[in-house]
Amino acid sequence: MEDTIHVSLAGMVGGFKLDVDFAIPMHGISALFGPSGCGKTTILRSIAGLNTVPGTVQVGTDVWQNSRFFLPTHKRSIGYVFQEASLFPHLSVQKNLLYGAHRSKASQTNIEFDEVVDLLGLSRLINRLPTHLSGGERQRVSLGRALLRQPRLLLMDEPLSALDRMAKDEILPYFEALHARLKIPMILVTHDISEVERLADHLVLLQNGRVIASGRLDDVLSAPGSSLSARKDFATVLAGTVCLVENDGIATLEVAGTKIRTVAHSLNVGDVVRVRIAASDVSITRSAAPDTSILNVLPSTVIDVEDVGEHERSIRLKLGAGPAHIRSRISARSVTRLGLKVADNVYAQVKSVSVVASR
Ligand SMILES: Nc1ncnc2c1ncn2[C@@H]1O[C@H](COP(=O)(O)OP(=O)(O)OP(=O)(O)O)[C@@H](O)[C@H]1O
Repeated sequence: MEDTIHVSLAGMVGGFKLDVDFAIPMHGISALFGPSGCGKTTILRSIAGLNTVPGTVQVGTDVWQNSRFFLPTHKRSIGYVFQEASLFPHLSVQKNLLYGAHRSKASQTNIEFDEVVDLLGLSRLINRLPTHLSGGERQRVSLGRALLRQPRLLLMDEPLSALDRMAKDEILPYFEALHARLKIPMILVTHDISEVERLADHLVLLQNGRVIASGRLDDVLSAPGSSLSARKDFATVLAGTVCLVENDGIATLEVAGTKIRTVAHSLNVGDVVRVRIAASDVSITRSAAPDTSILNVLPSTVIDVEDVGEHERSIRLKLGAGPAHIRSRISARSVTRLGLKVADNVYAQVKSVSVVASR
């Protein structure tokens, strides 16, 4: 219990029925993901004590609510980042940041002002007013202000959804830096799967006010029948380490005992990376073609074959002897033609591997 945040809530919010029970780690980023209206914000607000849904909220050994007790919002040690940054327009970036810091009491996480400014790249903006900041910059200040309250838990409700693609791409590395450097657990509400792939360690998958899966990101992504595998944009995300960068710009990554190659860009040996392999970029062969342009032809075993629509199949493959799984989305005709069945030894041809995060 000391290492987890336990949320078990059952009740009505207006006409909406929430019934969830999940535990997430006391470190890293946990994403609440699911379609619009599935209850993500309701859960976040309930963790904050802004909704009074009956049940338990326990952060490590601290009980925030149970059947006999309800800690009011102002006594829950949280930082809350909303979709739109709500900064004080008449205060500079520095004063906005310090406003949060002044209100914190005993420092449990001990996040320093200079560290926040550095991690979020705010030094050049420190004397500006919020009206002179871009949307992404305002959101970085909101994040900094939330962190300087020294919260036990950081709650983020679609913090990137008001930003355009370019602003998102600019801000994501800051989230990654926070994630790498700070110990504080963060819960991220999002309906953007690419944010989940890039940032989350733990994933809670929601539908109609219920949890349909909760666990480590790679476990939930590779689980059969999770509803994610049916998505056309489904991708597996795996952690790896760069073990070789060659002169022609190809990096070799060690991913759960399997060597995967990709174009290096700015990778260096020793970098810890997160790679994304889209199911639609993985094809299957019975024998390893010697004359292919594809860099990754990986010996694999068929674990299961799932129907994803009338004419398409999602094949779960175990890579080599290691524990990692990837998925291949191919036509039902190809499955028939190859006679694919569970436990077959095949080759996964991975056309494209993208590095989505590097730490
Ligand atoms: N105070 C309330 N009164 C009535 N209904 C509510 C209230 N709060 C939330 N709901 C309803 O509960 C359901 C879940 O809402 P919630 O905002 O938690 O979903 P969400 O998954 O965060 O959605 P989105 O991704 O669109 O933000 C919705 O149908 C919403 O209309």
